[in-house]
Amino acid sequence: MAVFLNSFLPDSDADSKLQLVDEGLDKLGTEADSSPYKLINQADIATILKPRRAFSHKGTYGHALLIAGDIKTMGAALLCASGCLYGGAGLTTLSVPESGLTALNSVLPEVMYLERKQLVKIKSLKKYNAIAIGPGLGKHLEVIGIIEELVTLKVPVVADADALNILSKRADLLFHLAKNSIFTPHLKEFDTLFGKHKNWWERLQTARTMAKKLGAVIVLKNQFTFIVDQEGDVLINPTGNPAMAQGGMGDVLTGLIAAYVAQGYSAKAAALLGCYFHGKAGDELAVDHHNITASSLAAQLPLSVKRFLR
Ligand SMILES: NC(=O)C1=CN([C@@H]2O[C@H](COP(=O)(O)OP(=O)(O)OC[C@H]3O[C@@H](n4cnc5c(N)ncnc54)[C@H](O)[C@@H]3O)[C@@H](O)[C@H]2O)[C@@H](O)CC1
Ligand SMILES: Nc1ncnc2c1ncn2[C@@H]1O[C@H](COP(=O)(O)OP(=O)(O)O)[C@@H](O)[C@H]1O
Repeated sequence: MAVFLNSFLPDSDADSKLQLVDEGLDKLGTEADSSPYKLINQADIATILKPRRAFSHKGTYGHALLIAGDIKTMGAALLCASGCLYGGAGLTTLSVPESGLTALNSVLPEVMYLERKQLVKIKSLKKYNAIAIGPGLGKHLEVIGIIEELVTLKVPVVADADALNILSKRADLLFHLAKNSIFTPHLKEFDTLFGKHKNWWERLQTARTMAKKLGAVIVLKNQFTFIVDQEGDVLINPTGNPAMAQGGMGDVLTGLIAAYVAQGYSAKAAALLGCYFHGKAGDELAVDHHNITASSLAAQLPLSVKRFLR
């Protein structure tokens, strides 16, 4: 049965009602007449996901650096780190203001700490396999300086929340960020970054144009999250549910996507795996929970991936 794009949008417009959505990613780029809109299925994820290998060790699964949190939003940083930790990165380092160190050591003892001031020492950043920046970060001068350094370094990043808000005011940085970066805006962050939109159809067209222009993956979050790849194809995530509509959920997703980048997946594969398992963990928890906290979702991730592999 034909599925049309409007089924995945919260609002209504004339164009999306006529736009077919293909099931599965296998036709991607192979047929000129295939739709740019694809619904991700279980088989797509099974093709991408690699099992953990015999004789592997923490070095096998990469080292992620997360730059997040401010004095009053340390929780966002901890949630982001839990997404990365439970997402299976070999090592996770969190850069928060020093006032967050006790909370970090108490709540997530597996996660390492990097003093914010150390961040500007450029060479120290080269050793990380993935860098995510944004949750609860604030927009003060120090963090703008960090984003400037990351742009100079040309390392791809996972950019969320305040990192996106900063980039929205600095086109010079936005257009010079390394290719294969991943942007994870919700509706409001997306419109702050790329301008106001009348409806979701228009928002998707902008996402397709900007993903191509920036050479980036744009993860436009919603009930059905749209993963827009560097070719402008729109991959629709089928997992997730309204029990997940609670603060901090996006912070966990940012850390989770960074975990997959650290493990060596491409930007597009990391976004696909991250969104799929984030939603799947939410779906499994929603069987017995009316609503789901972000920290409980993070803890569910390894169970959900294991169940999927079985
Ligand atoms: N414990 C913590 O420290 C937490 C910190 N957080 C961080 O705090 C910062 C600010 O978060 P705020 O919630 O104030 O600001 P946001 O910019 O995230 O959201 C502002 C408002 O935008 C609207 N909005 C968001 N998504 C939408 C959607 N899909 N459709 C329609 N409207 C939507 C909502 O009305 C929301 O209240 C972020 O950096 C975030 O990462 C939050 O993640 C919550 C937890
Ligand atoms: N109704 C819903 N159905 C499915 N997923 C949802 C729903 N509400 C929220 N989510 C998911 O939760 C996350 C919310 O992200 P975001 O708005 O950035 O939250 P925060 O800033 O509080 O961390 C996104 O991944 C989104 O897809």
